[in-house]
Amino acid sequence: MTSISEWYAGKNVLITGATGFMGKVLMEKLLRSCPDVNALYILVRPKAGQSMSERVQDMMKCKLFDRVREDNPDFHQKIIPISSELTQPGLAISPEDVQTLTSCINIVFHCAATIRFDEPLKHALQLNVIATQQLLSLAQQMQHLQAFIHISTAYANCNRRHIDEVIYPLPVEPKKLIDSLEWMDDSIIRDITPHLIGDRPNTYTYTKALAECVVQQESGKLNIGIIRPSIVGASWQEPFPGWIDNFNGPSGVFIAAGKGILRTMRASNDAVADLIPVDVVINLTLAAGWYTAVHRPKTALVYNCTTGGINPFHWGEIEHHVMSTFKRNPLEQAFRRPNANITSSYLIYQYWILVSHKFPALIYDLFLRLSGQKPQMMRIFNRLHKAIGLLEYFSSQDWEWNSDNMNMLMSHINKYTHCETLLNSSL
Ligand SMILES: CCCCCCCCCCCCCCCCCCCC(=O)SCCNC(=O)CCNC(=O)[C@H](O)C(C)(C)COP(=O)(O)OP(=O)(O)OC[C@H]1O[C@@H](n2cnc3c(N)ncnc32)[C@H](O)[C@@H]1OP(=O)(O)O
Ligand SMILES: NC(=O)C1=CN([C@@H]2O[C@H](COP(=O)(O)OP(=O)(O)OC[C@H]3O[C@@H](n4cnc5c(N)ncnc54)[C@H](OP(=O)(O)O)[C@@H]3O)[C@@H](O)[C@H]2O)C=CC1
Repeated sequence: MTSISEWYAGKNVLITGATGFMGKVLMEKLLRSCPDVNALYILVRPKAGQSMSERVQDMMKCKLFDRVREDNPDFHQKIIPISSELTQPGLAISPEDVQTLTSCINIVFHCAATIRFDEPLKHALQLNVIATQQLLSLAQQMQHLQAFIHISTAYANCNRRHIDEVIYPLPVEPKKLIDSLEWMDDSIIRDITPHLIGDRPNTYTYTKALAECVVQQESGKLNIGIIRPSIVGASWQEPFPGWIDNFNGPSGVFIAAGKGILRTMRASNDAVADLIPVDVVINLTLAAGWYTAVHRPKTALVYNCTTGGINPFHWGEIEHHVMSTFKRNPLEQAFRRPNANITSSYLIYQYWILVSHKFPALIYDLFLRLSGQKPQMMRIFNRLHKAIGLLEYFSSQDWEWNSDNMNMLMSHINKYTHCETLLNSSL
């Protein structure tokens, strides 16, 4: 049997969300560990005044690609950007590009999504569900497609305590929902959103669950794999430790605590903090692509890509490590000396918000006003409170994920393949 790296040799890979956090790490790993991959086709949109090509050129300068650049200074030749806006009909891909993709792609990795917790339902549905549906219908036309890997989230079914590696049905049929929301006024959609998302905390987890159902329903004869990572953090080892490019989830909280701004947050000391490094997730994703193409499972296999069942870590321990790290390595230009605590009590939380956040912010803003500057601290705290309010659902409770498929994949790889290079960090 060939190694994973050998399997990717000569393959044409299509990646959505390549400019995002996970997409970039996926590209880097493919280019570095599977140097004989034929080409990476990436769907990219113009953004913030930059054309598609300018964005891709900028991205390739990123430090993340240093090791790839050292090995192959011409690595950019393997990256083929395709202009696409995923919220548009037909994903706004030109007929010529559709022709190219349908004739050459061997494997699809669908990473693109809106991961914002405050996204209006219509937009989250458009990107996370309808774009997935459209990508699947494009995939159905691909003549040499061997696998379609969809990136979901371990929290798609966070309304359950125990989560198996199965696709759970939803009370509302995704297609009916898509049809109904199409003609509804934005204000009506806003009003019915809480009823639709039910016991999920936000439109993100709800639309990711809908997307899984769509993947199942529209998969036809495709070989499908669904990856459900938990909270994806900075790289553990590859291409170097500690790479991250965003303030999502806990990383923003850590920085705000290190700057001495955040002093309190609602979280349970004993709840499992299911963090997983991005390089581990990407290694599993690439292995799942290989497994799906080679073993062609009859139904879509779901991989709960989580750590709590293998190596549990708790928010209380994180608080301890984060605070001691910042005391040893203080950040520059901190607002105050870092000193943050988590609490599960609503009253204690409100007390510290008042005493440690709002009161110092008022004093500081008063000082700014008196010295002729624009007050800003209260505004910063209001945004911070909104952000931590959206995160506390996830830091205050526990989930138990069954990871049999992930373990099966790992043991299978250990047994039959020589994949030290590709999977050295995840196994
Ligand atoms: C007490 C100390 C110890 C701590 C221990 C305890 C920690 C507990 C942490 C618990 C975290 C639990 C998290 C669980 C999440 C699980 C979910 C499942 C995982 C997934 O499937 S996907 C990833 C999850 N998605 C997210 O995390 C996105 C959440 N974010 C949002 O929805 C929005 O960002 C938010 C919060 C609504 C804010 O929106 P907005 O106000 O519009 O701000 P922007 O995001 O647009 O950012 C504006 C601007 O500010 C920069 N920024 C953001 N944060 C920081 C920061 N901390 N420091 C500095 N700058 C920051 C951001 O980059 C933007 O800059 P631009 O230049 O791009 O404009
Ligand atoms: N980060 C995490 O902790 C976790 C993430 N996931 C899942 O992993 C996947 C990747 O997440 P992550 O990399 O963190 O997310 P990012 O927000 O970093 O990246 C999102 C990507 O989607 C693209 N995208 C968004 N909107 C559009 C659009 N309208 N048209 C074209 N492309 C678009 C973005 O492109 P652009 O640069 O143009 O905006 C970007 O490349 C998602 O499916 C997410 O649900 C799952 C669990 C945890």
